[in-house]
Amino acid sequence: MSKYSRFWEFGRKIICVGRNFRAHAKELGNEVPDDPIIFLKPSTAYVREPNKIRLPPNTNELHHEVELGLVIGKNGSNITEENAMEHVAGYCVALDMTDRDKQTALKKKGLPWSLAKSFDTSCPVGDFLPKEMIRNPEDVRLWLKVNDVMKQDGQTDCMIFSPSKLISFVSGYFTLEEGDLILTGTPSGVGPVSAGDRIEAGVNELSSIKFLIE
Ligand SMILES: CC(=O)CC(=O)C(=O)O
Ligand SMILES: [Mg+2]
Repeated sequence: MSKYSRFWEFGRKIICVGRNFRAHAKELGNEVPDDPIIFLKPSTAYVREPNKIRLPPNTNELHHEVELGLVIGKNGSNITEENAMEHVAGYCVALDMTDRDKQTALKKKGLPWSLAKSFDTSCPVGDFLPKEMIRNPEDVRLWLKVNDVMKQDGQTDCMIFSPSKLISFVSGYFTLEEGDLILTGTPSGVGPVSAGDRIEAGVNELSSIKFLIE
C-alpha cells in the first residue's frame, strides 16, 4: 500500500487551477488566461464517500466541476518543467464544487473566490491512483454524470497548461509538500446540482466516485 493512499489525511494544501480548458472558459464567458489562475481550498474541503456534499450557506446555484488531481509525493520549490513529474506520486478524480452565483458576484466586485470555492465538502475526492496507473496525464478522459445523465466528458489533452507546466508555475510561489493536491481545472459542461441529486464521476475507466448532494 502506498504512503499516499490516504493523501487527504495529510492535511496539506489543495491548490486549484481555473480556466485551464478553453471550452470551459468560453462557456462561462471568461477570457483564456495568459498565466494559470490559482486559488486554494483548505483541507477541511475534503469529503470522501459515503459522506455527502453539503450545500454552502445561501446558495442558489451549486455547480459540479470534475478535475484530474495530482497528488504530490516529493517536496520542492522552483521545480523545472523537465523535473515536474518526479514530484507526482499519483492521481485521483476530484470535484471542485463551486457556488457559481456567489463566485459571479465576488468576481464582479473584484473580490477573492474563497467563499464560493472553499467551503466544507467542496472537494470530494476518489481513491489514490499510483503514478504507474496513468502513463500520460495529458491523455486522460474526465467524465461526470448527474442522476445518470452525462454532463461533462473531456480529454486532458485540451488543457491550456499541462500538469508539468502547472507544477513548475505553482512551485515558484508555494513550496509543494508531500500530500498536497493540485486540481488541474475542469472541462466544459459544468452545471447546477440540487439536494437529492447523485453525482458520479471518473478518470478513464480507472476510478470513479459517487456522491449525493445533501
Ligand atoms: C471559473 C472557474 O470556476 C474556474 C475553475 O475552477 C475551473 O476549473 O476552470
Ligand atoms: Mg475548477
